[in-house]
Amino acid sequence: MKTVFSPLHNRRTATTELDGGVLIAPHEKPSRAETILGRVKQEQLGDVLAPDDFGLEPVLRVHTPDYVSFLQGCWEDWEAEGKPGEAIPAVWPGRGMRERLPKDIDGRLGYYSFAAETSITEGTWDAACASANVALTAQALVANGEPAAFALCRPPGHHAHADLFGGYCFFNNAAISAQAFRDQGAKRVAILDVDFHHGNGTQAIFYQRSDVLTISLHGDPDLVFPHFLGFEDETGEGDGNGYNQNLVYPPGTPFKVWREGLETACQRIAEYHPDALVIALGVDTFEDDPISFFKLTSADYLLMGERLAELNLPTLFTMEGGYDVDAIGVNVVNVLKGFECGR
Ligand SMILES: NCCCNCCCCCS
Ligand SMILES: [Mg+2]
Ligand SMILES: [Zn+2]
Repeated sequence: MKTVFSPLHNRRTATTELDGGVLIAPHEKPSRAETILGRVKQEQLGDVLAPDDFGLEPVLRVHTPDYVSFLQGCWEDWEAEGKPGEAIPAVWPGRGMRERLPKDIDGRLGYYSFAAETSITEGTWDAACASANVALTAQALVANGEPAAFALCRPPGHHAHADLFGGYCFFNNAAISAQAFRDQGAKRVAILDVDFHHGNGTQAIFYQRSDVLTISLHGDPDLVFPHFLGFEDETGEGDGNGYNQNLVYPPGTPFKVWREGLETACQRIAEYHPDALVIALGVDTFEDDPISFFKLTSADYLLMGERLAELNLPTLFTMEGGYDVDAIGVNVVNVLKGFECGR
């Protein structure tokens, strides 16, 4: 399986993450991607390619122009205000307030985000663009006949809405890729989010559409991020009714239980007969992940990959979460190796 990777992920070097009332070193750090890349090479998964530059057009098929230009100028606007730290949103249009775009950078940060743990810094824009290009390059490989490809994206994307950043995400790489499949002629695309957290951005982007089926397995939002979306009664709306599915699990969920959800998702995908499958691949389902509460083991990821291969669909993997850096390489490549064995 080919991997697409860009060293420009290293432009994403935030030094702060608001957590527990203090600014900690971010969980979403450069060593995540470097460790995965090292394991891809060690396991000889396949060629590692640099991304092509697709520009902003494919990004703008999913994200709004005002959001994209906000992200592009945010750090410069923040610096121009002489702020001492990293750009962190701290005020939002709460209930009963107005959802209009303010002029001030603090107001715009709140308008275009849904969470405060994700700081924007110099280089964030470059890294987010490179991450989208990594996804689009891997998507093109699959669209042009590769049975599967791995987009080693960093920063991740599945929490990003059309005009919201948060959860360490800026551009929704999985959504951008699914839209690219559609724009290149795919009639139906399925996105399966196996990250520990609900793919709230991906759900929201396609929520009223039936041409992209979105399914996510995740920790109960009543207990974990993103808290305000991802419940099982969210099934889509309008034309999209019936084309979104959330499978929610409690603390301590082992693979034995989690795989039942995977089976449900795979059966739904098979019935949908998509032309392409995008897997939003987070491995924060791991038993030792520092911010999550499932109990999957490294060996379980081989079985996960095998089951996904049985769908026998052109498949794009976009890297999402996973924060136990010591285990992330093994766990990610185990999914991909399991997939290769299962094909
Ligand atoms: N105390 C941990 C809070 C984490 N909040 C953001 C989580 C984003 C996961 C991305 S896959
Ligand atoms: Mg998920
Ligand atoms: Zn996650």
